[in-house]
Amino acid sequence: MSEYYDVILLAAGSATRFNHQSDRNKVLMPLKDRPVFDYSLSMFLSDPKCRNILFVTRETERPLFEEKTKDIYKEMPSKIIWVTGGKERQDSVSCALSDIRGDKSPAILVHDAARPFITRDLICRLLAGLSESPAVIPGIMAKDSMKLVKAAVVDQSLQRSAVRHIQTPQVFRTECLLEAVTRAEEEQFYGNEEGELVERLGYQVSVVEGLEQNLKITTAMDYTFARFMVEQQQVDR
Ligand SMILES: Nc1ccn([C@@H]2O[C@H](COP(=O)(O)OP(=O)(O)OP(=O)(O)O)[C@@H](O)[C@H]2O)c(=O)n1
Ligand SMILES: C[C@](O)(CO)[C@H](O)COP(=O)(O)O
Repeated sequence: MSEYYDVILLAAGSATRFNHQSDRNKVLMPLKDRPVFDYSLSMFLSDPKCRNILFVTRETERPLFEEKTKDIYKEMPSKIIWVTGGKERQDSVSCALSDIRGDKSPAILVHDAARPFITRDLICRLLAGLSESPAVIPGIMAKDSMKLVKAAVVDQSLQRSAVRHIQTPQVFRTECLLEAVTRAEEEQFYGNEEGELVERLGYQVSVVEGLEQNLKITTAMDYTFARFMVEQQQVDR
């Protein structure tokens, strides 16, 4: 469906679960020869279909991000629009949507900078899904048994084939994401991710096969694992 897209690259989190000895934002941490955030940034910078990168950071950390980006690319890439994030992830997405300049692209991606190992193929498959649905998200099968638990007691065992671990990037028709975020704000609803905001309006959200390698660096152990993956060339990039 979509020739061109904009991307909201989220990096304005506080990394509370990261709990690493370094105090640095996890997406500024090194992975081999470059910071975590550059693994996804470089993918969008080199994609001719990507028009604008709304790079969302905390205001206090902006100088660090700018400095590292300039170090890598020698000058500030013109596709980047710097955006100051909000308290919650959803607030950061909303700030980015308010900062889109000029003509909006027909499609918009939302991606966690904390997920470094995305691929061009995944982006293409997500965009292709927009011809059928206004929102397309990647998911992978669960490997463990899945149960609903209430107060430390099993409430229900779930059929494993019916659940997915949901990842980013998530892709939307731009007007649909704008509507979903605006409605959530009006109704003071906070979701875990943007697919949920679209789903609650009754729109179809399609799921395409995600990638096992597309881990989110949440804890210090995830970071150790991500470093191992890069060092052992375990990632398709
Ligand atoms: N207010 C926020 C919160 C999160 N994020 C971004 O959303 C992505 C996924 O969030 P998460 O892994 O939860 O990151 P943190 O908020 O940094 O971690 P934590 O929840 O452990 O504090 C990250 O790239 C993070 O930088 C953001 O841009 N703005
Ligand atoms: C969007 C997400 O990465 C999909 O799995 C996830 O919901 C983000 O959760 P977080 O608690 O904000 O890290």
